[in-house]
Amino acid sequence: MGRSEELFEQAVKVLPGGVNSPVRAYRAVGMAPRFITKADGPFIWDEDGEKYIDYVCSWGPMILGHNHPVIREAVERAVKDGLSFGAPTRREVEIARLMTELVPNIEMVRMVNSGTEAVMSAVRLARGATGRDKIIKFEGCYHGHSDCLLVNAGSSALAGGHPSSAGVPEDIVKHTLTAQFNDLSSVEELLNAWPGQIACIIVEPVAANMGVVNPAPGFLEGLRKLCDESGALLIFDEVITGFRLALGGAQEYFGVRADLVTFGKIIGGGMPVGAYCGSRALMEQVAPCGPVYQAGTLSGNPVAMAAGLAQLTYLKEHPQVYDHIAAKAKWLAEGMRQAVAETGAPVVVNQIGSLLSPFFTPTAVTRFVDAKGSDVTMYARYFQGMLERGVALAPAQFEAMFVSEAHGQAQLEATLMAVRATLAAL
Ligand SMILES: Cc1ncc(COP(=O)(O)O)c(C=O)c1O
Ligand SMILES: N[C@H](C=O)CCC(=O)O
Repeated sequence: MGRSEELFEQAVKVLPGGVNSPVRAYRAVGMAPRFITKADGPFIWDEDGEKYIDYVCSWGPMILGHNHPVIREAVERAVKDGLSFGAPTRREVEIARLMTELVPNIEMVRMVNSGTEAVMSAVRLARGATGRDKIIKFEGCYHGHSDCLLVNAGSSALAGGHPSSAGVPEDIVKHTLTAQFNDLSSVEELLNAWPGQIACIIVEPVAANMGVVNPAPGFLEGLRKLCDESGALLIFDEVITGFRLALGGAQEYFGVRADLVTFGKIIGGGMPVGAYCGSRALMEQVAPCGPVYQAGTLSGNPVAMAAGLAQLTYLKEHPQVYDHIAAKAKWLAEGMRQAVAETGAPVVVNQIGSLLSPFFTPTAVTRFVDAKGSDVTMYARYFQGMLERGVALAPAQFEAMFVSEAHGQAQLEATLMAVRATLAAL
């Protein structure tokens, strides 16, 4: 038994499922998780000293790769001044100014501690600002684990068989309406059924928690139009896409305006951070300016702000990162498709920017129902084969692969060799 297995045996006695976030338990791939000791550039190392090329990248924050010196040094400097003050600091102003400069259509930012908190607060703000209760989300999109959004959710909730969680009162869930991603008519039906009652439509502009599914041409534009007509606010949940698809996120990439935008992951540089953002008029509805209450003991934490500010500043000063990571992901996706053609494996590969996913199904994946049709047992075997060959993928089908600036040609080629060998052995 390796050290990871030994640790896991101890972990399950004191942590539910042995982990602090369900997907990490590797249940969807039928094995004990690797316990990680360190990470650097494109690599992670486990307790047994095994080294892997990492495409989880902490689920997205590590766009520059692990342990980037610019971020590490910013954190080291910040730590010397103290860990938390519960008072405003200069870096909170600097990062908010930078975000409003880089992201279209946002004038103000409220920092929180996770993507979940960001989305939960944005929905509260949408309800407070519109005076309406109902919200529309999309089946298979994941927006964190707040009560009103744990309905037909994606990611690990889907992989673990609990897309709608126990413990969420029916009285809350009745306000969450579910539409189909890439299907505007399903949204129109809900808007017509509940006229004047929808506070917001919340969407992952690229669905990345059912595997990666690109928005169909006109889908996001259609949502914008439906929101304008119905008075609902459009929320782009950019916890994954923010500062990843482009410096200005999905709004810039697709040229579609959202009313509220949520961020997480990249804006914290690896520290626990989230943010919700929008126009001054909307954001000044938030306490202490307005009646929508939201607060946080550790919000805007100085160390987290230092990490996020360093990462966003680096990205602003090196915008070529976006071309690099998108080109690498495209190269990988094309190579994977070629390997699929050579081996005859029933796999399709979706890719956009630096996000990609293989689905174990022979037909195109453009909707949730297609993604759900993927053979998860085959994915599990693929995952195991890749791990044995030194490549760490998301331990569940309904997740994304993240490519970082640190992934070099040698790692990409090694990954494709592993893909070929693994697919051939399936
Ligand atoms: C699109 C999206 N929104 C929200 C969240 C929730 O973020 P967090 O896990 O930081 O709470 C996640 C990831 O977990 C996500 O992918
Ligand atoms: N898909 C999730 C975030 O994007 C995975 C992270 C988690 O749930 O721990």
